Amino acid sequence: MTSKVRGIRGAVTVEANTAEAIFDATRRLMQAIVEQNRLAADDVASVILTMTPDLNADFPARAVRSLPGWQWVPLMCATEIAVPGSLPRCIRVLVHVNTDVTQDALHHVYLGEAVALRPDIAHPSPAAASSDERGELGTKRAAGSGGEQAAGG
Ligand SMILES: C=C(O[C@@H]1C=C(C(=O)O)C=C[C@H]1O)C(=O)O
Repeated sequence: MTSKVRGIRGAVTVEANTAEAIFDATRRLMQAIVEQNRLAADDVASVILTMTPDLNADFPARAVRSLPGWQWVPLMCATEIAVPGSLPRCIRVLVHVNTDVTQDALHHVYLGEAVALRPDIAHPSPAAASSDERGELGTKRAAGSGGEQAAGG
């Protein structure tokens, strides 16, 4: 099978605009993405992170760089579009990976209130969730999802 660059999405919400909350949530999200997609840092081309404008206490990239072996992965942080009524306090990631896996087999991970972003394709996966998120973890598949957004970006 030919190896291609593909994108893996993720999102998580935090309770407060603090450096600790941003770090912990981003790290938890990234760990879930790594585990569910069996990622090796060397296969990761880059990561784009966004935060909603109500979050600015720290750069979420710090948490990605803290993962073992991820210190050389190019990272970029940006502000998400402030669409009126959209989900607050949300951190999003787009991980570019070199992979042999087909697009429909990638696991896109939505944690906490971010599950509401894509209820059409999110389904519980309690084994991979932290205790406060059991039953709320959402995993979505990229292909054939329809891509409609029910809760607003
Ligand atoms: C729905 C989301 O939020 C926003 C909307 C997106 C979309 O419509 O595909 C993608 C990223 C965000 O800008 C999401 O993060 O999945």
